[in-house]
Amino acid sequence: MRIERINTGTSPFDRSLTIEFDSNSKSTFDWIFLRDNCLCKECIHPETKQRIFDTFNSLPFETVRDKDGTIQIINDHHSKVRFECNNDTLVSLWQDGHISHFPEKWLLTHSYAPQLYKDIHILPSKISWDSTSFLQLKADNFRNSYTQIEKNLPRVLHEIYTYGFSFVQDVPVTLEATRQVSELISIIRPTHYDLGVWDFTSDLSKKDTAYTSLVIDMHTDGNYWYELPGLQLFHLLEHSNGEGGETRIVDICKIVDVLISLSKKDRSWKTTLEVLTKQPIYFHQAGETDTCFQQDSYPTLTLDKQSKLVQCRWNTSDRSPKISNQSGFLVHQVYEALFRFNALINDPKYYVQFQLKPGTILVFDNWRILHARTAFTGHRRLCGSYLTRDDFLARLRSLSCERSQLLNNL
Ligand SMILES: C[N+](C)(C)CCCC[C@H](N)C(=O)O
Ligand SMILES: O=C(O)CCC(=O)C(=O)O
Repeated sequence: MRIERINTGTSPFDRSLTIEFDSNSKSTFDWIFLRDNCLCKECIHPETKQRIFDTFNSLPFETVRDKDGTIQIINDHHSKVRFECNNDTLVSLWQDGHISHFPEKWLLTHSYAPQLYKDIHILPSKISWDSTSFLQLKADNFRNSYTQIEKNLPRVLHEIYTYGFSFVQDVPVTLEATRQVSELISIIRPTHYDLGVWDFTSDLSKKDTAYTSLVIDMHTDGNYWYELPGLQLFHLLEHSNGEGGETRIVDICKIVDVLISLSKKDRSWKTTLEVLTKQPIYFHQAGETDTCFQQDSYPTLTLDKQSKLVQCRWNTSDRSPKISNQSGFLVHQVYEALFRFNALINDPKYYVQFQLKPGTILVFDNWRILHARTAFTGHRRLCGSYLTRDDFLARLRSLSCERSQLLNNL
């Protein structure tokens, strides 16, 4: 590794240096980026990994007020700054005398102009499924027993992230065991339904059709909250003197793949995809007398820059009448798109249906997997929980690779 070039511009923000790592790879680093990311124990707390050095209020920049009184940052005495390469470390002496050391590996993994190091994907890749591939998935995965839950937990977390769902078998048919499994996976998210593990039956104890024996179509829970519950967990405790109450799930990652493929072939499906990803839909939960949830409206599908699913929000029974015209779509275009979306999520080509059983927990990604219930008769008692997404992802990330690799890629 060697310094190929040092670039000093006219302002503190256009100074950089170019490092040549080998004959085929070099990258340029802004001085301000390097000073901001000094790795020493005075700048980064050794335990918390948080910044102690306050870049924006500590650098010895001079400031002046220009003619309209705005503060301008000038002069940084850059002439005192020195850089040198010692073997595989870049050593920087800053204008205030502070010294930073940047190992070659760190420079490579944090290079950006250009990025020389492909992002290490700490989290596994997502694998979408449909009703055909589900059968093979089920044959090859989800053998997670409660009796070995500590050992199986990494696999449960991995399966939830990879496929959008997982199962845990041999669970004692109790609220306590359900709580235990919930808290191994993440943190239970309290809501007005229950502060912990909810336990419900068809008694309308909460004013929601989940607390009836009616059919519930494909949906994600909590569309009327800002924070869509990250994960949802179901454990059937009993179902006696009746039938039905079967569960359906569908993978919206697969539905997005189908929509993108159709949109490339057919203009009308391009409009459908645009409506689903741009038209905000309002939802509410207004059954309780002391609360009314209708926080905000979001599109049915939120995709990332690579057109991969970030979040699906859908529940036709919780939809509000209000329709926003901010996105420029005509109402008939919105309905056509929603009818098409509904046809896809209710197509047996994509969803699977099964009966939940006491002793088997189903846990799924509530941002990706839609679930439904067929109508039922008899006495049916289901318990479960909403789980925070951040803690699930943080636990999976921490389990997914050795700590130093993790920290070196922040
Ligand atoms: C899960 N639990 C029974 C507690 C509540 C169910 C709430 C269902 C609601 N319609 C929604 O989609 O958010
Ligand atoms: O009763 C069930 O099987 C699930 C009910 C449901 O969809 C929900 O609680 O969101």
